[in-house]
Amino acid sequence: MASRHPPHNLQLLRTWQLRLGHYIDRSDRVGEGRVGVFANGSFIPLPQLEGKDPQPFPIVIGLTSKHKPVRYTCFRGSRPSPETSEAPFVHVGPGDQEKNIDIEKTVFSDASREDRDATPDPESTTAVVRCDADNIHAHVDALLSYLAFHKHVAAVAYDIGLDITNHGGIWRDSVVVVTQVHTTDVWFLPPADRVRISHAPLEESWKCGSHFSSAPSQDNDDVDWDGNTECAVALDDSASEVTLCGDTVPVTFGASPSKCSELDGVVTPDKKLGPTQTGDIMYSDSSPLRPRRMMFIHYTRAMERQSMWRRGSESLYWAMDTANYIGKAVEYLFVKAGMVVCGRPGAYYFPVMVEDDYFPLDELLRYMLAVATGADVAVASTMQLLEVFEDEVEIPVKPEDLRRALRKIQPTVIVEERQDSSGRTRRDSMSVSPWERSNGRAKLVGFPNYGMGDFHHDLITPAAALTPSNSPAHYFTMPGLLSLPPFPEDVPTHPLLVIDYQLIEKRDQAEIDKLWKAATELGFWYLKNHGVDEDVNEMFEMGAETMRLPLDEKMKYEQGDAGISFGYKAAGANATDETGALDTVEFINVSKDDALAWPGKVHREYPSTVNARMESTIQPFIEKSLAVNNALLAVLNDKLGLPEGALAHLHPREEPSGSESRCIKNPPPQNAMSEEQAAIGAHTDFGSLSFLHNRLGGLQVMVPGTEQWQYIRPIPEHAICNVGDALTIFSGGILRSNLHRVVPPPKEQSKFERWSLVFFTRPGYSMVLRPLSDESSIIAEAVAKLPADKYDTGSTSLDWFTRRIKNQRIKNRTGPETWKASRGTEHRPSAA
Ligand SMILES: O=C(O)CCC(=O)C(=O)O
Ligand SMILES: [Fe+2]
Repeated sequence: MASRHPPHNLQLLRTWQLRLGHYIDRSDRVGEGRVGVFANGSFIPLPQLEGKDPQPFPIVIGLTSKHKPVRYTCFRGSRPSPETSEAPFVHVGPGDQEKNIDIEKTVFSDASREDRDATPDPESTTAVVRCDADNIHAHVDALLSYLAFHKHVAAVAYDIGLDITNHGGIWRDSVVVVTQVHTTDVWFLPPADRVRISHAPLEESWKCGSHFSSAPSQDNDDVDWDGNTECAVALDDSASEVTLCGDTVPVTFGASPSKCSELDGVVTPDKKLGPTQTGDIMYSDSSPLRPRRMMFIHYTRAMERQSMWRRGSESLYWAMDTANYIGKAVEYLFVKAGMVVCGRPGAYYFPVMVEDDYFPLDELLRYMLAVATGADVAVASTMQLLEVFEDEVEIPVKPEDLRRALRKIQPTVIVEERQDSSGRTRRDSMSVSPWERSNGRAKLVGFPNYGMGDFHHDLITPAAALTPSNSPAHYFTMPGLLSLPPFPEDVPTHPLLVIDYQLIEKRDQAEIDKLWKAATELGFWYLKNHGVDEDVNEMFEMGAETMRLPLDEKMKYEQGDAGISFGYKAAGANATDETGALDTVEFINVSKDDALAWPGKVHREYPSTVNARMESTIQPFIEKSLAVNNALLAVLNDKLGLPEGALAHLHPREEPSGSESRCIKNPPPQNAMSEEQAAIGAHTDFGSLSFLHNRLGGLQVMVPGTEQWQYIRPIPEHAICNVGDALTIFSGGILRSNLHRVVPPPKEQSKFERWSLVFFTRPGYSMVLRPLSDESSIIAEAVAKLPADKYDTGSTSLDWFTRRIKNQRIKNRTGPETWKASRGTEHRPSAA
């Protein structure tokens, strides 16, 4: 496999350029005033930082004249649709400032031409690069490479106060500007008090530096792609400047490894550790950039290793990889901050096959190394990992270990197909590897790796493909961590009363009256101050982890057609109307009984992703949701004039019930689905109370007294609560179980995956659904006004629940009657 891959330098270069392309794709969402990050070749939009940093910094992409930083709002431009041949523009920098940048003749004219032999593009004499979609990556790559080569990257990093050049930097603890791997940038490190570069003599062994790769200007004619260069530099650590290709720049070195007390435990070439028999490992606990113990793997090319060491070139490698390490360290900080960290450049290039599926090898190796050594994060440059692989250096990884690791990280390859401008179908792939570490919170999440020509097609198994989508939203599956477009102002919504849970807990009479009004008139309300938001985010993570499992795996836990709700429900398994239209949501339901009995079992087994979070995530969420719903039930109980605890007795904690949590994923609609295309068809909820958490719009209620659907606007930190059938029945119709449905989110929001989370409180299985007239005169009076037996269902909670679920299942459908048989209080099946 190895021989089929391009040389590393090109791989790195292209990986980076492709990521940059992705950044451009997203640039419309990353406007001025936001912060963008390239970390180790990946891009992380960081609108998350907004609000945390009083002065969010404009995006800086390492482009500047040497001493005059230019702050680019961003690269603007977009891919044209495959149908149009219209070329997008890539504006490189705003206004006059960009003219300070000499980018003449630095841009490739043809993406298929690689590296130094590319013909300069005559059009590039202006600062506007015009290119078509296929060339876009190469153009921008060329441009940045040029600038990097001319040290603009280092300069801007320096000028804006970054103390780490090349891959990343932290400025005022928030801004990270990261550019392409460029070993030369390590030279420019200013006196480092944050990161100590242990030693960086750059000697004639540049010749071995395959890393030295990206300088597509005429200035680097003397660098060839075997990494040989005529501008060899001889330096020792007393040198203060270095000359490369005619440019002289100052250099600052730290101490050499042997003297460097900061780098405790640097492992010398002889010392071997853990499973990395062929590698050399350095530990450091002390750098502030490594707030926790991290493991640095330093591989050297097996063939060259010995001679390299003999020639004292360890430092060269250290310098070369420092960029990568720093990139990882920066990523790690973001992980720690709970943000999504993306990228494993090269992950795509070396998928490894395990049990008929392909996985990014380097990801896996890092993971395994971390596990094996007990480190939080394994940090190893992809390049070095790839070299290890390519040279077939033995890595003592046993298949069982691999499988175990795979089970933990659940890597998934998502393949997307698109047409390139020549009409060929290309398959872009995305690796997704949630990387759960010992602290159980931070994770590394993979990032799209664009396919490159035909090369990888045979490496991607169709089985590994999940829902293909061209939507950028597809790249992000970490709800809660993202900045999503707000609900559009110009879309009508139905207002809900806002209930303050804290006041309800204090039995504030005005608040109770408001709740009563909401529960009786519409049956929906917002609930604030419920204290469950963090748990909700974690539940979404659990949901995302679960949905990323291969479909085969999820199907092992499917609900089935017998009317049981617990487990996984695949998209399209339910009808959404009487014509048998299919739903588009997939979800994972976890029974309250199973969660509370864990590791015991009441109803069924769940996917590994659920089990893994049963104690840490699901139990706390369910407990808190139960507490909220029980408090609301107690208030409604009193308002209904029921004896104390009457409703509580219908929902005993110990009796098995249909109570469950449900995490729902709805993909962005394909091909302009109609607004009416329901993701979840019109329904009333089956149980007593639903406690719902929405990020995007899409939920609609049928406004009472009308035939009109109206959106409910999601409000941050406001749950949406509603009454279900059981409470309507118990209350003789006083409490309203209102019809609702889910449609694609409106406008801008429709481009995103929609995630929602519900906890349903449902009566114990044995409870008979009938009005509690004999326990409350209020209910008795209400029932007296109704047609006889209106709510005497004669059904237990279990029957009611089973009937409704079973008849929704498309496999059980015989005709419109099946849909009718699935209906709740709004359509009595017997009356239908
Ligand atoms: O996703 C939503 O907003 C609502 C979901 C829902 O109504 C349900 O699952 O019963
Ligand atoms: Fe619902």
